[in-house]
Amino acid sequence: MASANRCSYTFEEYKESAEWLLAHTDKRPELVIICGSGLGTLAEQLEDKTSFKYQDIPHFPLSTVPGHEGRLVFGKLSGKQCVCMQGRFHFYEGYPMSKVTFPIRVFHLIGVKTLIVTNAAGGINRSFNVGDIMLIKDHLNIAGLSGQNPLCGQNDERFGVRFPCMSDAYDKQLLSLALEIAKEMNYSSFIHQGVYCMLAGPTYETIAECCMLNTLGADAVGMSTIPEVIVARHCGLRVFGLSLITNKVVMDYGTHEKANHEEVLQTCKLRAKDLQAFITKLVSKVD
Ligand SMILES: O=P(O)(O)O[C@@H]1C[C@H](O)[C@@H](CO)O1
Ligand SMILES: Nc1nc2[nH]cnc2c(=O)[nH]1
Repeated sequence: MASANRCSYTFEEYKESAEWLLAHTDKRPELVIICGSGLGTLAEQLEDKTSFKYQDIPHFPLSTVPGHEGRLVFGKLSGKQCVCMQGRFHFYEGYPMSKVTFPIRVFHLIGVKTLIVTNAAGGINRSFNVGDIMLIKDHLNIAGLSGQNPLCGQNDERFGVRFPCMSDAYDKQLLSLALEIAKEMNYSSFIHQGVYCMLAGPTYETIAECCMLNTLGADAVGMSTIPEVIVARHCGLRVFGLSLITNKVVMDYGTHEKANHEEVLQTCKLRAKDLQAFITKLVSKVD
């Protein structure tokens, strides 16, 4: 386990990838948006786009999950230069945490200052409905608690400190800005704040696991985001995260409902426009 989890990229490899991007576009984004499962259509909103397939970028892993295109899209959103990851890498795809988080350090090296991260997640909080949006105020890193933290291994001080703080992982200013925007847009009835919990996946949770996560204080559960957030905070990026609640997790032995990826993608389709409008507004107000 330790060897799969070591930092398997050298500083020079991150740099090669960054330099390749800087040489292939004159766009210099300050903001990156990671599009979760089924949420990649956000990238289509960018103006004056330049796209790169992951397979063409040195050292980039490949997306293998339906709903994840596998492209970096550079362009303007709300007049700001952004880059969108249309497809991300998950630990359950068999990638070590260093691969899952590889792009984050590349973004840091090309000058990105802010990360907006999105995901599809199962709702644990009983007051959440399918299609609601949860602004992430904190996380429960279950994969990390069981030894799969992306910062395990030798620390490279050029990126950050050995023991980074995570009590301020999600930027409070961006969170309150998002809450203001939710009010302005009349979205408050379906926007909440909460704690996101990451499990390794790819299995969805058992009923007992969902009950346990509920007891632990998780409001939503997914299979991504936290490794990216940790590596982003380590190298000093500001982070804003949100989950689209694509299904309600099953916490009752009397039901026949079952989590499935088709429902996840279907909910994303239904909410894609609202989510895009929300993020577009947020980006317009990020300083
Ligand atoms: O990339 P995200 O976290 O949005 O994807 C979620 C977690 C799994 O990859 C998938 C399960 O349906 O959706
Ligand atoms: N682990 C997990 N990931 C999800 N992604 C979307 N829905 C779910 C869910 O119910 N559980």
